[in-house]
Amino acid sequence: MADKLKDKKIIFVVGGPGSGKGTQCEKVVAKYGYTHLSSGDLLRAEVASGSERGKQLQAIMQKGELVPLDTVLDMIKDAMIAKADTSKGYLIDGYPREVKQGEEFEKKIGAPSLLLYIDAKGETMVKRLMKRGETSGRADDNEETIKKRLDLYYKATEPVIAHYESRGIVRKIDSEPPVDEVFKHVAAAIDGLK
Ligand SMILES: Nc1ccn([C@@H]2O[C@H](COP(=O)(O)OP(=O)(O)OP(=O)(O)O)[C@@H](O)[C@H]2O)c(=O)n1
Ligand SMILES: Nc1nc2c(ncn2[C@@H]2O[C@H](COP(=O)(O)OP(=O)(O)O)[C@@H](O)[C@H]2O)c(=O)[nH]1
Ligand SMILES: [Mg+2]
Repeated sequence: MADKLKDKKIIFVVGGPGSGKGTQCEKVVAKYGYTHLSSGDLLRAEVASGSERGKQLQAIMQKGELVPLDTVLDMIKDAMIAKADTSKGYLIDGYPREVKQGEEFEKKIGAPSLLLYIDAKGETMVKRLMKRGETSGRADDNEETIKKRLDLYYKATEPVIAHYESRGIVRKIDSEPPVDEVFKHVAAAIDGLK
């Protein structure tokens, strides 16, 4: 029941691949007790399960393309409902990837109170992802797929930020400084919510 999700705080965490979304979300969980849902992690869990659907997802992700909207949205919604009894709010990490994803989310679940825009330079993101690729085991942390993910980010995801800017809920966070420095600004944005 989506009713369970009424009146829960929702924060969209948007930024390019390797910008530091996941890193900052972990720190928000530790300080504020929000529930962190990374759409990419949910998809990777489905791939790891070895299901038929997971096999199709893997092929799409390996190419750095977007998984069909309904697939990701259903996974996020199910995960939100599963945590609803204990959760005070949700960090939706890596979603929406395109304006349409945001619109469908709002129809089926609810409106975000805040959009954290985690911003790093393209070259920084590539550097971080290549480094992460040394240990992450992720099939998409390789030079070719990183380039595609970045291109798609600029084309499809950056317009998401402009879309929410007119509502006054976007907080742009410079993610070039060290993690703890970045987190001070993230925390200030969340403190401003109440
Ligand atoms: N809403 C989403 C989220 C993820 N994906 C797919 O899952 C891949 C990995 O997503 P994610 O982990 O969010 O990747 P990035 O943001 O690129 O990287 P990071 O883990 O570094 O955040 C994407 O490239 C894409 O193929 C998708 O299609 N739709
Ligand atoms: N120097 C620096 N590195 C960071 C920062 N945030 C994340 N990283 C590193 O960059 C990589 C990608 O971060 P991650 O949180 O997975 O990014 P995401 O792709 O946006 O979820 C990881 O290896 C992090 O250790 C930061 O603020 N400063
Ligand atoms: Mg991530």
